[in-house]
Amino acid sequence: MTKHIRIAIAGPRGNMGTEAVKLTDRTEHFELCAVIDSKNNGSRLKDIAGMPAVDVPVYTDINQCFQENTIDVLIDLTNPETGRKHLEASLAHGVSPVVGTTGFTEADIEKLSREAEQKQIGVVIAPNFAIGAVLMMKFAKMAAAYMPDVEIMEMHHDRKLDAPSGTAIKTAELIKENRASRRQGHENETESLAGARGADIDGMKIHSVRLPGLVAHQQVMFGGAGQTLTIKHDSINRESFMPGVQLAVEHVVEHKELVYGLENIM
Ligand SMILES: NC(=O)C1=CN([C@@H]2O[C@H](COP(=O)(O)OP(=O)(O)OC[C@H]3O[C@@H](n4cnc5c(N)ncnc54)[C@H](OP(=O)(O)O)[C@@H]3O)[C@@H](O)[C@H]2O)C=CC1
Ligand SMILES: O=C(O)C1=N[C@H](C(=O)O)C[C@H](O)C1
Repeated sequence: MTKHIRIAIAGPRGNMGTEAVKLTDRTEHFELCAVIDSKNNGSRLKDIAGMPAVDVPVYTDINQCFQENTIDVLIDLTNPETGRKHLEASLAHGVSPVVGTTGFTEADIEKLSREAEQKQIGVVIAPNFAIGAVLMMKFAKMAAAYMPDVEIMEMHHDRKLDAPSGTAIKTAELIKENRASRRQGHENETESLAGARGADIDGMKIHSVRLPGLVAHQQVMFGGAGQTLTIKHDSINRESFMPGVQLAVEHVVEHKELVYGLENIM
């Protein structure tokens, strides 16, 4: 029998939060019990303009939400500062977080991993829930073993707060597992305009584009003698992330440690 899962969503009015509310509404074994919003405290979700007709309470205080409702999983789709507070509250209340919010540091993830292990609580942090994006990252890791010169170009809508994207950072981390650290480009190269060569992780370059009209896109481009290889993924809407969110929610209630990256549970 499929396990019934009681869920709270933080950031329900956002691009991702709105899709996550719809996901919980159409998924039989998911029950949305409450949402955590930056405003609208004390109202009902269905009464907020533009929200689906789902009748659950709205809280601005996550601790109050956890005190007044029995929640198995928190889906956090906010910003790093809020996400950090929400993760802390979740672990304190024994609620398993599924975190799509990006912008966490390596130190954040290591600390959370230790806490999750200590408290024996499942946590999933996934910089990208789109299955195609996870495959792009895996293929890039494979290619790096043979073509170590690589640059990452990530392109997002212009409302995005963090740069580079969580996906670009995760891609670089996966590539690092198959590529010896090396400086790329000409040894004497200079920038006449600061930032022209992009951000640097271990000698790899990351370039961030922000434009209206874009959703979430990434190209990982490898170069070798006389050839290039480009691995590309496009999310053309936020529905693309929802199968991954569902997978993470179903996983997190069955496990008692932190997982960073959907590739570890696919
Ligand atoms: N892992 C993945 O696959 C994906 C991850 N993301 C990440 O998810 C996050 C959200 O993205 P997106 O939906 O596009 O962003 P939005 O800006 O559209 O949504 C963020 C929402 O969080 C709300 N929020 C801010 N502070 C709080 C708070 N203290 N309590 C509750 N809610 C709060 C905002 O409310 P207000 O507007 O009032 O501030 C807003 O409604 C980002 O970090 C993004 O990078 C995005 C897409 C895919
Ligand atoms: O903010 C977004 O939109 C996205 N954020 C995530 C990231 O930072 O990688 C995932 C996806 O790229 C969309």
